[in-house]
Amino acid sequence: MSNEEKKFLSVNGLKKSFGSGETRQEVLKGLDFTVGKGEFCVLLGPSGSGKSTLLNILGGIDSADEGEISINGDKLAEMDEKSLTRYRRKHLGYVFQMYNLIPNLNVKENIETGAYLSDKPLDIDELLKILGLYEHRHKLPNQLSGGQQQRVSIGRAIVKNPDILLCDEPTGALDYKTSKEILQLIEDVNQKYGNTIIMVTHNEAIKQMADHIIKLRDGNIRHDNINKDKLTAAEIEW
Ligand SMILES: Nc1ncnc2c1ncn2[C@@H]1O[C@H](COP(=O)(O)OP(=O)(O)OP(=O)(O)O)[C@@H](O)[C@H]1O
Repeated sequence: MSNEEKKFLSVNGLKKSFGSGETRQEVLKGLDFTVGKGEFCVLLGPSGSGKSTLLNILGGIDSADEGEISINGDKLAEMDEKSLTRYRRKHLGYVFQMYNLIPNLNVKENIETGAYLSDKPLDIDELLKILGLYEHRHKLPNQLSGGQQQRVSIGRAIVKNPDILLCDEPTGALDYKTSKEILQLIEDVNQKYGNTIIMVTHNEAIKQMADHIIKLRDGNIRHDNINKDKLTAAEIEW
């Protein structure tokens, strides 16, 4: 990896507070880190440590009070609203704990809603096969299990082949076996398409399959480690 690729995502002095006066709470207290291109980065930390806030700022959904984020050399703060919207659409994919699928569109159509935003979408039939959804492609979301619905939401996020896939507790609502299948899918996607993945989780076991582990505590970075003994999704247990 070249030096630029190692700093594909670069965060410097990032601060964020909510509220004002006596109720003001400093949630991110000055974060500095970089994430390499194609890295699978896991973001851990206790409840309230600022993980989702950080993910929302990285995704351009919320803005920082201070500090700088650059992705592939482009500074987010220098973008006007229009270029930020274009940026989000072209370069970022989101997967949430809740799947947020459109109830009256079938599996294939839900995934297609993600493809319209891209000028280089992945082939949908091939993607449906990778997702294990090809034979379910005509079903509506309420005819699917939770794991299958999460597969659709991952499909919708990656069909535009985003540079960065942001995942907020993607297995939070799933049982053990289904969680492992979803982690395996995210691992496959990362290897096949080379997207940089940033995943927020409470599950300490998931860090074993990451290239990079960042731990927050009280709005600061507590640990920032590269994992040299990476396991596969199939190997981890909790
Ligand atoms: N929009 C908001 N307005 C006010 N306070 C907020 C807002 N969003 C988050 N917070 C506060 O910021 C702190 C960090 O929240 P955040 O959701 O980032 O934590 P987290 O690490 O993701 O927690 P969890 O693991 O429980 O999801 C919390 O104390 C929360 O109450």
